Amino acid sequence: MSDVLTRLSELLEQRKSADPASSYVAKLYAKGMDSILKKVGEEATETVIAAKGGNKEEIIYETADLWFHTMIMLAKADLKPDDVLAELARREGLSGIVEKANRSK
Ligand SMILES: N=c1c2ncn([C@@H]3O[C@H](COP(=O)(O)OP(=O)(O)OP(=O)(O)O)[C@@H](O)[C@H]3O)c2ncn1[C@@H]1O[C@H](COP(=O)(O)O)[C@@H](O)[C@H]1O
Repeated sequence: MSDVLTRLSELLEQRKSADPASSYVAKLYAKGMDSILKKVGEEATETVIAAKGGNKEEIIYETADLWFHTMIMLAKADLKPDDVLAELARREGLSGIVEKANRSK
């Protein structure tokens, strides 16, 4: 995992005991999973709009917002980016077409 994801993941764990008055992440944790998921949905939509627009800077900015809020969702669910990376590693080399065909067997 990249250093920035590792550092951010560790910070998100620390924010679980932080004061919501001084931390955006702690404030979002305090609002609960539904509010976190609402942000993930909003940022996903903004990423789609940015990608449709084709401006590279906007796509990067909105994708960073989406990844950030998705990492808060994972932390709230007591999961880590490494858990997702392990799933991607498990899928490595397995064609999506083959995997889908195997589902119905
Ligand atoms: N990477 C981020 C990051 N990306 C986006 N954001 C915030 O996420 C929010 C995104 O919301 P929107 O763009 O929808 O703007 P908004 O309308 O103001 O948001 P809402 O009022 O709807 O929540 C903004 O407040 C951004 O500042 C982030 N806030 C924090 N981080 C990282 O998280 C760390 C901990 O942050 P705190 O917990 O606030 O100290 C920071 O040091 C950073 O490394």
